[in-house]
Amino acid sequence: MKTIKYKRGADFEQQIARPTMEREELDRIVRIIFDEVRRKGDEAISKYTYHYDGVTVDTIQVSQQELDIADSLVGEELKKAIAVAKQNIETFHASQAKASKKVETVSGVTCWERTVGIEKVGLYIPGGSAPLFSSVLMLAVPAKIAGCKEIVLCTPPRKDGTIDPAILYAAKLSGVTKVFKAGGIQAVAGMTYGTQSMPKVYKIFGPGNQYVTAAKMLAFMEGVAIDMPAGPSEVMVVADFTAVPRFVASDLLSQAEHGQDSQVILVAIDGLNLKEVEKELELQLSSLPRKAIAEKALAKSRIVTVDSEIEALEVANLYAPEHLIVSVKNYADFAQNVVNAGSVFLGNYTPESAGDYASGTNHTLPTNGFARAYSGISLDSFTKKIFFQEISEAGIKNLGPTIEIMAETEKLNGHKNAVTLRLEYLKNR
Ligand SMILES: NC(=O)c1ccc[n+]([C@@H]2O[C@H](COP(=O)([O-])OP(=O)(O)OC[C@H]3O[C@@H](n4cnc5c(N)ncnc54)[C@H](O)[C@@H]3O)[C@@H](O)[C@H]2O)c1
Ligand SMILES: N[C@H](CO)Cc1c[nH]c[nH+]1
Ligand SMILES: [Zn+2]
Repeated sequence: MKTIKYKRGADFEQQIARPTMEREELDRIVRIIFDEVRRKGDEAISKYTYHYDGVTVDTIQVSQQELDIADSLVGEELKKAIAVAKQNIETFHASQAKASKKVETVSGVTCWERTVGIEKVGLYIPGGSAPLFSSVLMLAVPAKIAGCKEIVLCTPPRKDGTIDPAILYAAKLSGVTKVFKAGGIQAVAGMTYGTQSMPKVYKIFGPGNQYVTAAKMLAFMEGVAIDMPAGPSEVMVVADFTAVPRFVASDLLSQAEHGQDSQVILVAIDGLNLKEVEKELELQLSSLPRKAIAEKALAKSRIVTVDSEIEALEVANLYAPEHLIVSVKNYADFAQNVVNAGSVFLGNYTPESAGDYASGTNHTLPTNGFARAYSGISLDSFTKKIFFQEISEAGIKNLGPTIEIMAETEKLNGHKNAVTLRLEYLKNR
């Protein structure tokens, strides 16, 4: 990892820029595939699955039999772990539900809202280089709590045309209604337009590589809502003299191993034993099965040295990381001032992996600086709110004149009349 010294300004921002693909080329490919899936449906999905995943899939929908077989292929120990994770994710997301109450804004004018689950949702589960069954729990559990009726899941098939049993097991356990062997752009296009076998959905969720993220952007332009741009994983670790170099290195590697387009940043506050962190990075990297991927990610990653916690905070808020690990003495104070981050992990004993799998918070988070304006997935992401109001005779008398003058000033006399006619009726009754 290249080391740079923090210095406020555009030059520094350039030095920590994320490795991203040429947007024009990405969009071109996405448009071609979307167009073909819109016209030809399942046939086009199979064509691109063969092209990008190198596998022939005749029937893209996973059968009930395949789901049942998956059940028997997952070991008891993993099933227990999935049950613990699911329970914690349920507990956290259920706690996000808020009761709505009726409010009388003016005497006789009552307003309230009702939260409703989005009827049809599509979940994208990455499967290119790692079968992320944990993402199934992260998406399907809140979808179910929210009351979504149709929960469609797409994930790329393996080389033998099957889907990882842990993904299917988690899907069945969490209430997914239909599973499809489709990945990348073609899967997102299928959920956008609907095909012979795949339902069109109202909102698409889930992380993925740059192709998936670009496809979700086009889905949005085609009228389907999306959760957020959740692209290649990232982590920023802010560490001072209290941080354990071994832990710091392991946290950086945990996200570097996701993909070669991932980026990890260490913000080293004066006093951190940087030499030891670098030694540990090398040591731990050498035994990782995904060493080659992590190495490529590390080549685009950075160590930023800063002189103080204040500077570290500036860097964190500027970069807006998907994950921020704060391993400094006064981590609670530091955390208070974080304004741009997807998910924050505090202290020496809170690895980012905890949030990825089992602590309960959601791991589908905004990347690429989108944490400046977007939140990670929550129960709210799967719901919408419908507003209601009821105005009594007294209420329209109280509020009517306010509406009349506003409508008249906007030169919208039709609006004004809708009030005036009622007021006159009440007066002449
Ligand atoms: N931000 C988050 O919340 C979050 C969570 C989990 C994972 N992730 C990220 O998700 C990503 C998963 O990526 P992945 O690649 O392993 O799986 P993926 O499922 O996202 O992508 C695989 C698909 O990409 C398509 N593809 C591959 N090469 C292509 C090309 N040249 N042109 C067009 N399409 C192509 C194929 O259809 C393939 O099925 C990683 O970058 C990981 O960091 C992010
Ligand atoms: N770190 C990923 C989100 O960026 C989520 C994940 C799934 N499995 C392991 N990690
Ligand atoms: Zn991860």
